[in-house]
Amino acid sequence: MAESTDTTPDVRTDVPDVPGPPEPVEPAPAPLAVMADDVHVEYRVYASGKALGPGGRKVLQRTRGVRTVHALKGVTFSASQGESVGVIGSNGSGKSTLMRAITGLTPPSRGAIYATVRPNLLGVGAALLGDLSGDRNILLGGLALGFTKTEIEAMRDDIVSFAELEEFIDLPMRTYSSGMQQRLKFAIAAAKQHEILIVDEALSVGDRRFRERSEQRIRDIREQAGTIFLVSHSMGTIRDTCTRVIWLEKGELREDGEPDEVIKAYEKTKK
Ligand SMILES: Nc1ncnc2c1ncn2[C@@H]1O[C@H](COP(=O)(O)OP(=O)(O)OP(=O)(O)O)[C@@H](O)[C@H]1O
Repeated sequence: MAESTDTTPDVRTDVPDVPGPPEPVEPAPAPLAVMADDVHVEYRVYASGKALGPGGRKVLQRTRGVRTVHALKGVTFSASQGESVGVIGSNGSGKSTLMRAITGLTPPSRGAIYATVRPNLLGVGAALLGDLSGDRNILLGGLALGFTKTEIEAMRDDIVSFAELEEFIDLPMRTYSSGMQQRLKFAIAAAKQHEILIVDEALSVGDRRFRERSEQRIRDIREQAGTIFLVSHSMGTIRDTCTRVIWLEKGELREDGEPDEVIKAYEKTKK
């Protein structure tokens, strides 16, 4: 019998497909928390006295009547859950106005703000009363932020110890130093987890140790998927707490991006 000359190697056709390396999966983007769409804010104020003429003409002109200040000129951005957005810019650039617009305190004259929940503005100052004790102010500030009496009672001890005011909490608030008042305000506003929290310059007062604890508290809120906006002139605080920075100048959004890059560009203009 002749030997087979077939040299074709055995080919198995029943080998299961070997899976290749897994396709890289894009992480799902975090859900949006706040969206500002072409936001304009105009204040109408009564002017009297003298000011420089329009277009920067170096001539003082007598002004009288209603003048419009265009504080925000078409600001657009969005922020997601878990982001901590630093807001920087020169004096009068519109930072506080933007924060007030986000909370709904100052309605945009054009454009719109969308938020998943009502943002809380850390700055319960307006609700606190100097003649009342620290303790009564905790109740008042808590109610102003929308907490129930029972919720506030449960948070009370944490607030007092965070503010380190155990010895003074029964005294009228007007007897507190400005740092002590600010600590109490921060402690009230940051006592509970917020979904969207806005902190406007609250960390600029208080001593270094309190500032570090406040910054830690901000990071904790962010880690629990809250969104934070932090307005500050302290680039150190912004660098330490923010994942992104928005730079406003003369009511316009000048840059929006990585903290280091935006801060560098901002500081260049200050030299
Ligand atoms: N209630 C108001 N009525 C009229 N004009 C206002 C009012 N609040 C702010 N402005 C004007 O709007 C502009 C932006 O002010 P805003 O307070 O938002 O700036 P800012 O960036 O927070 O400043 P700062 O860093 O000094 O706190 C300024 O020209 C200011 O004069």
